[in-house]
Amino acid sequence: RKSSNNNLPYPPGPKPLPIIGNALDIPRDTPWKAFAQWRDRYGDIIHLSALGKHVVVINSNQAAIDLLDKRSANYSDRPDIPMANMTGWTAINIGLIHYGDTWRKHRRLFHQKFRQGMVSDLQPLQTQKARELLSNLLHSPEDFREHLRHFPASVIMYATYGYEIAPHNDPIVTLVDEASKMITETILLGAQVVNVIPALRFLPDWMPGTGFKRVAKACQEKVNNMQDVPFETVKRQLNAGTAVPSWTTELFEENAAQNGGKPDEALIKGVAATAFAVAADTSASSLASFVLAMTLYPEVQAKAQAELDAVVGDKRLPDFGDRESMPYIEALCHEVFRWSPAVPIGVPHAALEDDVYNGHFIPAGTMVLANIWAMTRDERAYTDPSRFMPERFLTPEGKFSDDPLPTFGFGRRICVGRFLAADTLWISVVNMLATFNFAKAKDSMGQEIDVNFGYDDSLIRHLEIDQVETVVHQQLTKTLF
Ligand code: HEM
Repeated sequence: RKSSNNNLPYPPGPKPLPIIGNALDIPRDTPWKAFAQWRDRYGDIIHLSALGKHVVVINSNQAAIDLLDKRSANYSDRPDIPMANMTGWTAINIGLIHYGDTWRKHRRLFHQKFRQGMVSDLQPLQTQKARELLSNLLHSPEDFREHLRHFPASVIMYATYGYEIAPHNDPIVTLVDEASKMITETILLGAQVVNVIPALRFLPDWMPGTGFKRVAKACQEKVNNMQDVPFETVKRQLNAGTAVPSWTTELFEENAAQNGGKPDEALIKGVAATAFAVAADTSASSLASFVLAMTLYPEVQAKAQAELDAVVGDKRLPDFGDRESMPYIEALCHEVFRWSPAVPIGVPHAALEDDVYNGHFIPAGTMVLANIWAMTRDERAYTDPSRFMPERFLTPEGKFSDDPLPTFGFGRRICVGRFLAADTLWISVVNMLATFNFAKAKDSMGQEIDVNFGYDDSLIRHLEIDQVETVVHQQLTKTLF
């Protein structure tokens, strides 16, 4: 358990076997829960190793702040993830690009578009799309899961490409969904054996156990299409003079001006495709968690609706201008992000240099996983953490207290879309609460049926919920649509 370089121990963790280390200990299913359980045994920082690779799991917010925020110059790299490299996703996705100039170039573009002062430009679009969400819920409440996915997808697709997605089975959304699903299911450490033993990628394709190569190839095709199809459409429209102004057209113009009339198409394509892939799924996950919370905690829903009734009344729908006056709903949205983080194990960081933390050695190159799920469920930080309780983010005077959450990650790699994500959740939540009740479905005898729900195991987790009823809460909806 001692490192060879300086005789300091690695952080505690399960005992490694010779050569393969902890390769067999790395959990495949819900790793965030398994790692959280290990906390009782090994503490807030856990060390694993596999074939010379080091992995550190951080299970507490304080340790994540100490390392990933305060020492972010050292912990802002990303590790090589063999499946992500093999699918071509690393080359274009800012979230996986190594720390350095290329990452800075991508990050600058995202920051310019989605920083706090800029996202308000997208609020009229979000408001319009939130109203469409209400209309969809009204017309086919039984399809609420699909509508909740459609809403953030429609915002980001229009903002990025000026593209109006079809109400059902949109071909581009289907393409991106398929690609994202494949990617997020394969890049977690334990998801494919090659992620733990990278040398396996050099085995010939005919050898048993190399099925991951077929998965990577299929995924690569989808990654390419997902970049090319919407981008080529905008390019054609630009040439024909029919393009709707969008982030892609802005990037084209700006980048062409900077590069003597020749825009860096690979950069623009990658940035635009990444925006859709990371923004739509994460926000849809939070929206589904909101519906689950309202169904399980009707008293919270009633309180939020009372606040809306007092501030907005029942003659109009809420908009961003009402936000400051509704601290309970602000706290409720914050609680959704805490109660059910969409990216429970974050995106892995990597150490650039050797480091020592609390007497433990963390070698250069270590993959560092921030167990966001464990942090949001940490009893030392939150009383009764599995309970959905917006009040935890209100001061005794009833003001919203904006306590930073681990949900959006840490340091220089913190989620660059967090302000957009917060606006997306807020505008849809207020509009839905103003017009609908979410409740447990009832059986033929009028008895409530228990909600059936479960999250999957992927990097961005998806919620499946059943036995939820979407009931019109105010006549308002009927007059509006
Ligand atoms: C509920 C919504 C969202 C959640 C929970 C979420 C969470 C996260 C997390 C945990 C990370 C990794 C941070 C780290 O490495 O420490 C991340 C990165 C990122 N997020 Fe989000 N995100 C959300 C929405 C969005 C949206 C709407 C965008 C739109 C632009 C976005 C863009 C990104 C990008 C580009 C990165 C990579 C940053 C980098 O590596 O420099 N996210 N997000």
